[in-house]
Amino acid sequence: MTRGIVHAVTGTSTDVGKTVVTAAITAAVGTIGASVAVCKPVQTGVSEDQPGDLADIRRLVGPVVGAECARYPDPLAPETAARRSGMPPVLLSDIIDAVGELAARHDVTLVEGAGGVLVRLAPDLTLLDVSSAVAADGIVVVVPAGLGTLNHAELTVGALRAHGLRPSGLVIGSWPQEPDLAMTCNRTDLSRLTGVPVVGVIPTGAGSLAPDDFRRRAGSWFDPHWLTTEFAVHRREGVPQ
Ligand SMILES: Nc1ncnc2c1ncn2[C@@H]1O[C@H](COP(=O)(O)OP(=O)(O)OP(=O)(O)O)[C@@H](O)[C@H]1O
Ligand SMILES: C[C@H](N)[C@H](N)CCCCCC(=O)O
Ligand SMILES: [Mg+2]
Repeated sequence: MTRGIVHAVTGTSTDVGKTVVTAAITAAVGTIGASVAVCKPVQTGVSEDQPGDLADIRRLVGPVVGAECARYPDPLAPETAARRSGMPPVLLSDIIDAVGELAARHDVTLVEGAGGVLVRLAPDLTLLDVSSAVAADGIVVVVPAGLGTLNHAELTVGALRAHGLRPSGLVIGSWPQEPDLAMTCNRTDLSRLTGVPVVGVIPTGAGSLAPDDFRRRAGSWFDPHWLTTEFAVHRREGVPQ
């Protein structure tokens, strides 16, 4: 069966805005006419009945088809949280199945990791392994705007490339109204030093917008050429709409 394209969404660390960026790409790609699903392979830091990242995405975007393969209550790296909970770690085969099922029915499937790219999702499993196993077409890297981001961005992009993965773009997760000197310089230095273009800049406060505003504005936060190149022209023949 022909599948849609799959992009992983990683970041230089936790709390850099991966979920907000995933929601923004979901909304922006939706406005160019492609169907989007989201997989969060492992969710930590919430109990069974609490909203996780998929719920945050639905709060911002509206109904989105999603899959979560495992969740653990402690707000820790998944491997650690699983061990402390006494529950089994997530299985790569479950993640592959979940992503495969979503990608069979949607033009685009986004896979949001937990924390940065080397965080252990299970004892011997990172988002690098997941991205290779699902043959991700590209990896979106979410980065902070400020001082320190150059080093973390280069380390993350280097790890992706060393694993044979393609970073498809950098997205600044939270851009303030009054950027400081480092932020202003980083806008150009991030691309120059990593060799990966900055393809999106999410304004600070975006995560608190009402859904209508979020959906309406999301497309303007991304390079339109990137959106269409990565997510529209690759629409697969035969993927049911
Ligand atoms: N552009 C933004 N505007 C407003 N709030 C934001 C923005 N980006 C991120 N945040 C807030 O920062 C916090 C961390 O963002 P987010 O949850 O997207 O991080 P994450 O990288 O997905 O972390 P995790 O590793 O836990 O998945 C959240 O409270 C979120 O609402
Ligand atoms: C609980 C948190 N919000 C994330 N989901 C998990 C982040 C793990 C980070 C581990 C680390 O890099 O030290
Ligand atoms: Mg998140």
